[in-house]
Amino acid sequence: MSKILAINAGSSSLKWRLIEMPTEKVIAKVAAERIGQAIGTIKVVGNGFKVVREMPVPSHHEAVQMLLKTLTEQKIINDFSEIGGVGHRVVAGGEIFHQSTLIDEHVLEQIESLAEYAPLHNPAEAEGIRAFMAALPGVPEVAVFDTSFHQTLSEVNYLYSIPYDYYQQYGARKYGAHGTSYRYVSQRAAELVQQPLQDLKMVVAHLGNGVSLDAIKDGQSYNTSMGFTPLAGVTMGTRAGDIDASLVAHLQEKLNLTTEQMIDVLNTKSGLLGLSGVSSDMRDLLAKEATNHRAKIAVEIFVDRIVQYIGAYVAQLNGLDTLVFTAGIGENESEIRLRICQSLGYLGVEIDEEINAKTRGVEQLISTPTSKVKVLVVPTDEELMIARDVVELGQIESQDLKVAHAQK
Ligand SMILES: Nc1ncnc2c1ncn2[C@@H]1O[C@H](COP(=O)(O)OP(=O)(O)O)[C@@H](O)[C@H]1O
Ligand SMILES: CC(=O)OP(=O)(O)O
Ligand SMILES: [Mg+2]
Repeated sequence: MSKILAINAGSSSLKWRLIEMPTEKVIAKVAAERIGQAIGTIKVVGNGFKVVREMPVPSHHEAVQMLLKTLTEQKIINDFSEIGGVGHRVVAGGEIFHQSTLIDEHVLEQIESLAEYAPLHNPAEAEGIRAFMAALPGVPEVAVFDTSFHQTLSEVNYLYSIPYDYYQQYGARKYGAHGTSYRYVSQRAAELVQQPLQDLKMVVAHLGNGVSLDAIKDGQSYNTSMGFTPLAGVTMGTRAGDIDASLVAHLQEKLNLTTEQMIDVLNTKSGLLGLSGVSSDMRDLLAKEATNHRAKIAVEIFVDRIVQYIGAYVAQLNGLDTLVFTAGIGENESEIRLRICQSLGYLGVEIDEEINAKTRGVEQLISTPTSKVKVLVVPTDEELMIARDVVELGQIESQDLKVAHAQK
């Protein structure tokens, strides 16, 4: 039996779980949410206790330090030696990493070198890895990449229509993100509808602070809405999603910004926040949309872009059997699910409004028995997938070591 720490640094949150393996029993879980906003939330849930505190969490760095303190302060563990392995979500693996990987200094440097492939994620994740390597020397650390699940995209779906050389020379292609979430959610959804995943035409809508959609065919990722970085695709909390590249150059000149500053505007000041001027958080926008026009239009655009992508993916999949909602908004905001599904009536999507309205953070079929498409809510569990990969790689490593010792 081993205790594995699984760490998931999202753009607005840091979530971790201490999981006993192989039983997969959750010993404790912590979420630091609304990182970088005026007031954040820290939730710690363990065996017999729950602590919720409202306080500013200025950055991921502070969140990691709080995490390390919480482990011993709350007596979740007596000391760090109890931890058998640590798994870290890393958003971008580029063309370097195709699967989960044991981390050493070289691997960590490669993760850092991919900062431009996920500017809101990789630098914070690399910093978290460094902090853990220092606090827990000798404990295996594993990187689990969001991009791994999208290795199955064909050239048709991952190439941009730019000179082909740029792909070969500079890795200019679509990599996608949220892959660990899609891996878990697609498997779980197939189990819930009791059909082999291989046979399903599925779209998963991962609606968090970062938002993306994935078309799943033959049990694999077929197409996905994020691109070279997690900036592409639909409207997100603070990210613009798809935009005409010429407008970016035009605005950069008008605003007299460097390229880096311009990309930062598109990553951190756009999306729901930029449109509404109110908040990046869907909870705040839904509370204000009745009285604030910009909040209302932001929510409408959010729903519209998702509906457009679902339509495109249904065309590419040549049909749709299963639609799944996951992540912060997908799991908790029934109103957004309802509005999206109401625009999909042409596909024969029908949801049970009463069941939908009651569903929050739990697995649930929300379509009616006569709906042509099964619509589900499946809370994502990136941390469980991370813990499983840590165990798998840990075993590979110990087997390798045994072989190495035997050969000596
Ligand atoms: N009850 C809720 N709890 C958490 N997030 C929620 C809730 N309702 C809506 N949300 C939305 O989900 C977003 C966070 O999603 P999440 O998947 O946790 O984020 P991240 O992208 O940081 O991993 C928030 O910005 C907010 O818009
Ligand atoms: C890739 C990405 O946007 O992740 P998250 O939604 O966790 O911020
Ligand atoms: Mg997330």
